[in-house]
Amino acid sequence: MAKVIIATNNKGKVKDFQSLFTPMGVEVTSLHDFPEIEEIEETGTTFEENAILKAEHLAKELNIPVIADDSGLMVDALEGRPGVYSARYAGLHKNDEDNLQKVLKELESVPTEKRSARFYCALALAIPGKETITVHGTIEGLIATDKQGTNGFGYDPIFFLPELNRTMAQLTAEEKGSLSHRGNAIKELMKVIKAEGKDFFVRG
Ligand SMILES: O=c1[nH]c(=O)c2ncn([C@@H]3O[C@H](COP(=O)(O)OP(=O)(O)OP(=O)(O)O)[C@@H](O)[C@H]3O)c2[nH]1
Ligand SMILES: [Mg+2]
Repeated sequence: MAKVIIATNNKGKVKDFQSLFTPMGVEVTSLHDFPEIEEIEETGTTFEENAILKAEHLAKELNIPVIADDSGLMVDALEGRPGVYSARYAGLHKNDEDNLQKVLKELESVPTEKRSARFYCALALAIPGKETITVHGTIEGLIATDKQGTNGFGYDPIFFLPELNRTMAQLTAEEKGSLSHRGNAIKELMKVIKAEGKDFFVRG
């Protein structure tokens, strides 16, 4: 069976990738399957830099093609925060709930029309001996005033999609995959690797 290796420890991302790759008959492997690999510090100041760091680190260790995802929420009223710090917005040892509560609190007095935000996902594909490819995908939305829905992860329960009248956490995995920043970035990566005659699947 073909496999794709994603350099992530985030179970929510793994689920998102599975919903995109499983229908193609491709198995998703993540850092959870390589407990011996040391985590790399995300020292970049952009999503792209961090995605490259994570992908190249694991590709070098395993000597096979690896994809990494660096992503986050950018809120206009917060000048783009939490941005690259989305995973640790409320502090290093805080969790998804603390992070989204911090955003809700900071937007407490901000009216609906000023609650615009987007998710950004940078993907890096590192292939040993080749130049690393980066692509990105986004999705626009509004930050809700409270949580709704239980699917997805992270800030999904407060990321409202006006056209669907639902938050991202109220979408099925397939719906999220078809329109999310991560889904859009994967589509872009597929286009680029096709055009460049490259591949990220590991077979056998
Ligand atoms: O509601 C959300 N729906 C999403 O679809 C989504 N994608 C990213 N995020 C947020 O951005 C951080 C990424 O930070 P990040 O790229 O460093 O990942 P991470 O540290 O969680 O795992 P890893 O891949 O680095 O191992 C995550 O933790 C989340 O807070 C999302 N929130
Ligand atoms: Mg991270």
